Amino acid sequence: MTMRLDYLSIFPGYFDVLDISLLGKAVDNGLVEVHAHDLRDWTHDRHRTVDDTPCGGGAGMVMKPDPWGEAFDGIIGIEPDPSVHVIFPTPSGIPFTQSAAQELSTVERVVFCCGRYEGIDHRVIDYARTMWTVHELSLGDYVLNGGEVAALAITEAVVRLIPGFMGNPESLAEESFSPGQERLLEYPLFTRPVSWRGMDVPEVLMSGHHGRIAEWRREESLLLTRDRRPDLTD
Ligand SMILES: CN1CCCC[C@@H]1Cn1ccc2ccc(-c3n[nH]c(N)c3C#N)cc21
Repeated sequence: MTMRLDYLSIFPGYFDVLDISLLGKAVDNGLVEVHAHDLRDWTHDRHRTVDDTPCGGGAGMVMKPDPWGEAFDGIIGIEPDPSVHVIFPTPSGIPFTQSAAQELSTVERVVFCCGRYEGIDHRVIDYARTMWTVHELSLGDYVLNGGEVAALAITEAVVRLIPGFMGNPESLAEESFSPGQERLLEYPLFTRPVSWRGMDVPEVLMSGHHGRIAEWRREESLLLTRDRRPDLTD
């Protein structure tokens, strides 16, 4: 299966980065195809205007619905299709999680709608919900200037789960937040040299005793999780 990823943004250059690293490899081997679009290509005035003042007053500007609607018509089409997943990154969205990444890694088409300014006219989201499967997702409880960085983060989390993307799929199963894994943070990692600036790799990891190593790693994960993410231990 090839996953098609579309990105609608006034800064489509953000997505040039998808041509490099592992994701670039996924594009080369046909696992994903990436299309970035400039929302301003669907404006018709000299200034290629995409924003206007908020109805009801308030600070900042709101993204006009017209360019979004015309871009949807051109990029996705005018017929409803629930197999198309449209993602609106937004601070008011549902927290994006590994399980959401897992679910999205099985779909064939994802369209990211990257807002800017104060956000997108809500009727755009309401319209999209009549046509496609819509996800309003948040990366976390902090404020970004737009949806592009979130779209990149969600893309990486999703694409790495596509069968055939990772050389060693077993490694995915052991990661934090993977299905079946207890919700534990990953234990501390070490590699050679064994001694570095007066600090040594924990002896147990050099013992070759797999049982003791597994026990040490689990204990470290439990301690770390209890300390940093008590919410995961509920
Ligand atoms: C600053 N400015 C006025 C306050 C409201 C947000 C706005 C900026 N902005 C516009 C579109 C847009 C999309 C996502 C996000 C975003 N922020 N934090 C997250 N976890 C995000 C996600 N995912 C921010 C966005």
